[in-house]
Amino acid sequence: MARSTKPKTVGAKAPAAKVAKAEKTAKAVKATGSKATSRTTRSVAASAAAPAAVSEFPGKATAIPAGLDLGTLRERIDGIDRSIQTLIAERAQYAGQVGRAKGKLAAAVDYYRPEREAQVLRRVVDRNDGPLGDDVLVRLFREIMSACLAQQEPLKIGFLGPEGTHSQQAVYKHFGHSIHGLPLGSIEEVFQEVDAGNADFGVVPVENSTQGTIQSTLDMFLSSNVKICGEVELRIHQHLLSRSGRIEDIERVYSHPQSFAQCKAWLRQYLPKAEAIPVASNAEAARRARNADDAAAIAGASAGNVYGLKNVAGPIEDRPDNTTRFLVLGRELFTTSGNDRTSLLIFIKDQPGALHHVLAPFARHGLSMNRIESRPGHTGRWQYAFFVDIGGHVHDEAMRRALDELAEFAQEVKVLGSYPVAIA
Ligand SMILES: O=C(O)C(=O)C[C@]1(C(=O)O)C=C[C@@H](O)C=C1
Repeated sequence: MARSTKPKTVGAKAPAAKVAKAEKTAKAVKATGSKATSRTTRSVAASAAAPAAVSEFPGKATAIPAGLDLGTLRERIDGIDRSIQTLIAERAQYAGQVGRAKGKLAAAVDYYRPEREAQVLRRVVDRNDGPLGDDVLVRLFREIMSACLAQQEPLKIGFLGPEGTHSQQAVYKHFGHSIHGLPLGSIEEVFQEVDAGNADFGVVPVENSTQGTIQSTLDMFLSSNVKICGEVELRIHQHLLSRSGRIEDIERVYSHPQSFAQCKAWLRQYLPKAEAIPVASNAEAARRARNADDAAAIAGASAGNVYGLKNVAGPIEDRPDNTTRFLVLGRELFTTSGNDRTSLLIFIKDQPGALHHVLAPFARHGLSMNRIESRPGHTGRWQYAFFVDIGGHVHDEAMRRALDELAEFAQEVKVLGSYPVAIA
């Protein structure tokens, strides 16, 4: 089912977004009386004298003068780099103290706070006036937080391997690079390793904007106890990769069935005679393609780098907005971030009005439903499980009431997780 998403800016700020931000800033300035013209560099200098409260960093950069010569420009950049580095070091010290303030905890996983990270990143997006895009700034701040957290110990994150899969890209997008990645053989194994405590968290694909739901992921929730504690949206670009880089050599193409489906029209047009061989992951496809001249893989560009393949063509996905949503799996429910989604698994008997009874309590309490999907419940004949995503957190009053009312009609309601809505 389609999900409503806010249009995203990639790489640079869109003019419309800028206008909205400018209006917001103007309002904020009016409200606080603070000067929008304060310079970032000046604030930094002030912070060296006395440790600054957050409000002393208005986060507004002024336009730099035009026409400076190369030497002066580089001098300015060197000065800014020094300031950035000092502040990152200071931030890391504060984050270390936050870690100690949480008390003596057993492991890195206990220091991780997805709701706090989401709040930090939303503020980064709110403050952003360009010229860099929201996605770029979010990536940079993710990396800073990732490095700060890894001071305790890097998180262990399981994903569908081998190296180079889109799942690995989703791991980096959500947790940054200061983690210990665990490439695993299957989505089932990711669930198992998280459940057993061998991985702190896991990342699994759940739906693709072109191909729809990944049923095997949803079905795992029927029997697993893991909790959903985050979501990641990743734009998926597929490439045709081979050892020689020549399309005329290709007689066989390896890929994951989902990726074949995303590139169906392209394959029909450019490689109608090639044999399509489905494998467990795109990176596995790349691994196989590196052993033969007449074989190619459909995979992400990073798989090409990992396995030393040349780009034959790409991006080759049929739809330009091809996006996959991944779920972050953990073992506990985290507290609210202020903009959350709740995933529920509702078991219900196949009887007249069943669907209405599932939907009505949420509508009554003003909660929006982003997604509903029914699957055979595996609990008995003609019994169904509904996977439902609702806006809000289980700790919210409205959600609690809706769940109480739902309990009267449902055989069982399993809260799969309440987690921050994906950011940039
Ligand atoms: O605020 C915290 O609880 C922290 O541990 C600090 C911090 C950060 O670097 O901002 C680091 C890791 C957590 O996952 C969240 C935030």
